[in-house]
Formats: sequence, C-alpha cells, structure tokens
Amino acid sequence: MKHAFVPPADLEPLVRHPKATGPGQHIGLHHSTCFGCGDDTPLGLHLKVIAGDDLSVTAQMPVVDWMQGGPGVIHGGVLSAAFDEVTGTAPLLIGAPVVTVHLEVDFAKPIPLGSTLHFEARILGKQGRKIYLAASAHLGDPEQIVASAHALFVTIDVQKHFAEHYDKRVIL
Ligand SMILES: CCCCCCCC(=O)SCCNC(=O)CCNC(=O)[C@H](O)C(C)(C)COP(=O)(O)OP(=O)(O)OC[C@H]1O[C@@H](n2cnc3c(N)ncnc32)[C@H](O)[C@@H]1OP(=O)(O)O
Repeated sequence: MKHAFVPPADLEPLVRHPKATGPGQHIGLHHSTCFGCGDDTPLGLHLKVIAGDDLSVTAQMPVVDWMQGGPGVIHGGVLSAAFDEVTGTAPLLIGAPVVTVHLEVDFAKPIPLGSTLHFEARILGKQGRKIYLAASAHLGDPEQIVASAHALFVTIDVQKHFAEHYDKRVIL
C-alpha cells in the first residue's frame, strides 16, 4: 500500500513497561466519555483495545449505520478516529500517555456498513518524546488490508496538559 510517511531511521528500540496490561487483556479506558473508547457516550466508537504480547494492540469495530459516509460505506473521518484511538492507546504498553500530533490514513478499499473492522497497531520506536506507530485494518482476512495508518504521538504530563480544559469538560 502506498503511503508518504517515513519514520526516522534512528528510532530508539523500546520494551514493554513492567506494569503494562498483559497480552490478551483489555487496556483501560482513557476516560469513560472518550469518543474513542468511553463506555458512557451514547455516540462513540466504544473501542476495546487489546494488548498484544509485544508492542502491538488489536481492536475490532462493527461498522454501523451512523458511521456512513458515501452510500453504504464508512465515513473516512470515522475510520480516521478509530485509527487515532487504536494507535493512541498502544503507547500505554510502554507506560507513555500521549496525544496525537500527526495522523495519516491510507484508504485502500471501500468499507461497507455491516462489516467488522479488525485493527492492528504497533509501536515502531521512539525519539525523545515522539512515538511512531503504524496500523492496519482488514475485514476478516489479514491478507486483505482495507486501510492503513501511520501516526506520531508525543508524550505528555496528563495533569498539566488537560488542566486548562478539564473544568470546561462536558460529561454526557
Ligand atoms: C490521555 C490520552 C488521551 C488520548 C486520546 C486519543 C488521541 C487523541 O485524539 S489526542 C487529541 C488530539 N491531539 C492534541 O490535541 C494535541 C495538540 N498538540 C499539543 O497539545 C502540543 O503540540 C503538544 C503538547 C503535543 C506538543 O507540544 P510541546 O510540548 O510544546 O512540544 P513540541 O516541542 O512542540 O513537540 C514535541 C516534538 O514533537 C514534534 N512535533 C510536534 N507536532 C508535530 C507534527 N505535527 N509533526 C511532526 N512533528 C511534530 C516537535 O517538532 C518536537 O520534536 P523534537 O522533540 O524533535 O524537537
């Protein structure tokens, strides 16, 4: 699949955090009203991201009617949000809370309503506070990739980063 993203050649190798969620286990929510993973949002992706046994994660997402963009197929922004969530959760495996600074998505095939997307994301490496990731999605056959993504996240101090906006939050 063609893409424009080129990670640096000198990425630092990484290891799992000793307290990282175990392989096959659900990685905890960012927060309960997160659009990507929260349980308490009426409209949200409700993604359950599962830790792999290395520096990877997986998730599944049923493609339901409200996600429609073109007739009968998923909206590209919804798919991008799912990639954002899945890639943004993976750095918790190395104990790093992050926010997205760059996300690119390659759309290879139309993704029909009624299908189930299977995501896989993996950490490629780190450079200072920057964490590089790659992800892909298929509809049940891992050999048939329907979309892929590359992302750059930056580690943050969660308390400081969200301090200004936390009091303006809307809990649905
Ligand atoms: C708790 C986690 C919830 C996760 C939810 C799911 C993921 C999300 O959707 S997060 C929401 C969307 N993202 C955001 O809101 C982030 C908005 N951006 C910011 O707040 C700031 O840019 C922030 C804090 C990330 C970085 O700012 P700051 O701390 O000043 O660092 P800064 O020096 O600018 O950038 C750090 C490094 O990243 C690089 N960088 C920053 N943005 C980019 C970019 N778009 N492309 C390439 N590199 C970038 C910088 O060049 C710098 O590199 P180096 O260390 O080599 O000099």
